Amino acid sequence: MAAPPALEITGLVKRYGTATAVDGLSLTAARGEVTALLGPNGAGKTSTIEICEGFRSPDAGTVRVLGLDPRDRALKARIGVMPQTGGVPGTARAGEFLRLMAAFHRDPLDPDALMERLGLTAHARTPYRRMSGGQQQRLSLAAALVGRPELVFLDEPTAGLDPQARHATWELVGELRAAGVAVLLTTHFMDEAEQLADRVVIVDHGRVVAEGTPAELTGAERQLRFRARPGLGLDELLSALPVGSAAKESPAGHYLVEGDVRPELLATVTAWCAAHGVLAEDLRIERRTLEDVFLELTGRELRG
Ligand SMILES: Nc1ncnc2c1ncn2[C@@H]1O[C@H](COP(=O)(O)OP(=O)(O)OP(=O)(O)O)[C@@H](O)[C@H]1O
Repeated sequence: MAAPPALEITGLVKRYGTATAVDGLSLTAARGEVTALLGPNGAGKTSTIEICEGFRSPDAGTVRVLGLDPRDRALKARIGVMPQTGGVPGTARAGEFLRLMAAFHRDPLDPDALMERLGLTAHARTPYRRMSGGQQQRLSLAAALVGRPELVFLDEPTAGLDPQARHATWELVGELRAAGVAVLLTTHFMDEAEQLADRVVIVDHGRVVAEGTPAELTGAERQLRFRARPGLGLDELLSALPVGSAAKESPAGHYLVEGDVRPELLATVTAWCAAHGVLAEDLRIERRTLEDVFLELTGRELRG
């Protein structure tokens, strides 16, 4: 029989009092893939992850982690958890803590090598509460990985990290994936999702509003952008563009033309600019980004 998916969530509901944080969410995460959960603040990502980790109970729906109930004790040794904050006692020294975590597992990674990879060697004797936010985060990532888990949950693993630590984290996640580990991560960084994720799941108001590979979500569509003086009337331009095109100014002085971006459309725009004495600065044709898709679907910036 084929191994069950790393994670299978069906119709998950979580309420806090009268507020519904997760509202019928379904998703599947495959082994050997990185799945990124994207969503505005309060979309229900952490609640979902904490249910999968067995820390919270759902009000409805089913969750299967490596084919088991999230509260099954057999999972402890098979999953890795990096919470958004905490998870390490304040007085624990980094090196000792990681060695202790390693001792719980049958075939752990070498704790010293892992600390070296994450730039923690110099802080091995520092108690957790005296470490900087970024160091604490890296220790909590190391603790999630030291047992060679089959599935890891990373809740905003690179929030607040400097670029070097971010890249070290990305590299580690890439290696986990190559080793067949399933990774479920939440992030507020689009570049992180685009770089790391095989599949992106966009969540809003506790539901999945879109999912697919980054390429599927952004599609083949192109758009044309330029900067010019604010307040140009766009009606005349719109009437010259092919049916189905759109043109808007947002924010002031930044213009966006969407539609079937062909050479003819570019010629129409530049001809209109010439006729109106407009020098289109930074004129460029680009593909939609995940950020654009996210904004369209949720009406909000990712880093709200
Ligand atoms: N223990 C709790 N008691 C009451 N309400 C809660 C609790 N935990 C979360 N919530 C609420 O549930 C909703 C979803 O929160 P959750 O933390 O799951 O969202 P999130 O997508 O992870 O957000 P963020 O990106 O800000 O971390 C929010 O409105 C939050 O205020």
